[in-house]
Amino acid sequence: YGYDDHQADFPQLQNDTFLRAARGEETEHVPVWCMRQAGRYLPEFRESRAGKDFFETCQTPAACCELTLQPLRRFPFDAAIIFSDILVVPQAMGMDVQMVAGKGPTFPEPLKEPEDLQRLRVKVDVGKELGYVFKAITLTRHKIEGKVPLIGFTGAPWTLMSYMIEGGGSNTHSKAKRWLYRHPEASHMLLRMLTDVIVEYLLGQVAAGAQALQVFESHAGILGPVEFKEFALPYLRDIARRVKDKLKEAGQDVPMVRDGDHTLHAHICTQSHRCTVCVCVCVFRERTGGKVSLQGNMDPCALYAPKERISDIVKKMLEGFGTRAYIANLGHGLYPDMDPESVGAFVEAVHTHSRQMIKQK
Ligand SMILES: Cc1c2[nH]c(c1CCC(=O)O)Cc1[nH]c(c(CCC(=O)O)c1C)Cc1[nH]c(c(CCC(=O)O)c1C)Cc1[nH]c(c(CCC(=O)O)c1C)C2
Repeated sequence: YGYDDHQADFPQLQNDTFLRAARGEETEHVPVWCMRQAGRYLPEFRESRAGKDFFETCQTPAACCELTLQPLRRFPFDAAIIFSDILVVPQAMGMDVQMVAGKGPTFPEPLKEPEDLQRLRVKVDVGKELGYVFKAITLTRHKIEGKVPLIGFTGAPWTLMSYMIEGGGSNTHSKAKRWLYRHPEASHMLLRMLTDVIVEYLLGQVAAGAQALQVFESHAGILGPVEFKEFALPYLRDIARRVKDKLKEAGQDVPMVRDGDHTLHAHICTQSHRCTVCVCVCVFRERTGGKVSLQGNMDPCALYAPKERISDIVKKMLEGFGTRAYIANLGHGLYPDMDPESVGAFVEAVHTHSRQMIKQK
């Protein structure tokens, strides 16, 4: 991808608690970050984004870098996630996606019938179509000055497929699910196309400087276990295997975080018997040796509670997950009406309680 030459001169990583927890190693405190930590709950975010088109912002590396760094200036998060969106992948495949204020992402011409697959690029030049994300990652990795690792991410095939067919957010996802029941072969074809692009995209992000990867399967929960096993899980596994194999060849060890809701968790639990901690929303990381690290999953609405109550809730969560091989996070993204001070209280509670628990071991 032509970004490898940057790797050598990235600043030295100072806080590797997130990476060590992801590998299942001991840490001094439980690392913590928040989904949507760059977001509208921060006045500086609203100011930077004001009057600018969402995807144009995504395509501007300096803006992505600034938005990624903003939450780190306020809170001692243990990881950063690059500012972007999962829907840049359907764009790279040739679809038009717009961010409509008050409505969310919108596809003016969603996929309706299998013939519509012909509208997608047959061979996606990932470096050309998504090079702006790689540039944003490289720039941010420099500007973060080694404070914390930088997470790259993608949407998972099923979640992206459902957006491409629904044309935006949906309550029933009936259009996308209609494809699964009515056009299973075309569905698998689309899922394979997405998988191929996603593998290249994730590898490109690592080459550009991403130190961990997260695959968002946000719509796992709308599939029943049988559909999940046919249309989601095989592609998640294929992505993990292909990305890991390639990285191994290059001698790189990059944690991959697999996300989904409690249903995904339940699916995986019954599948693999590798999950020893039973939690609701969590992120599941496959690793050799049959061990996993977990990430999650405080209810973001708990941040509406007073500070002392947040601290109690965090303490109970830490007691449930344990302090090893665990990354504290929320079960969903932060909402725009949340008080930044409560986010600070959450981060502090994770650090303080976990330090104490680890010392007492
Ligand atoms: C800040 C933001 C993002 N996307 C959207 C916004 C809000 C719009 C704005 O602030 O202008 C619209 C935006 N983008 C999307 C939605 C959901 C639409 C819907 O289904 O109704 C919205 C409102 C689609 C999307 N986008 C994402 C997911 C997966 C995670 C999840 O389940 O929430 C999904 C499903 C991932 C995402 N999206 C984003 C990030 C990076 C920032 C960070 O986390 O700090 C990430 C990781 C950035």
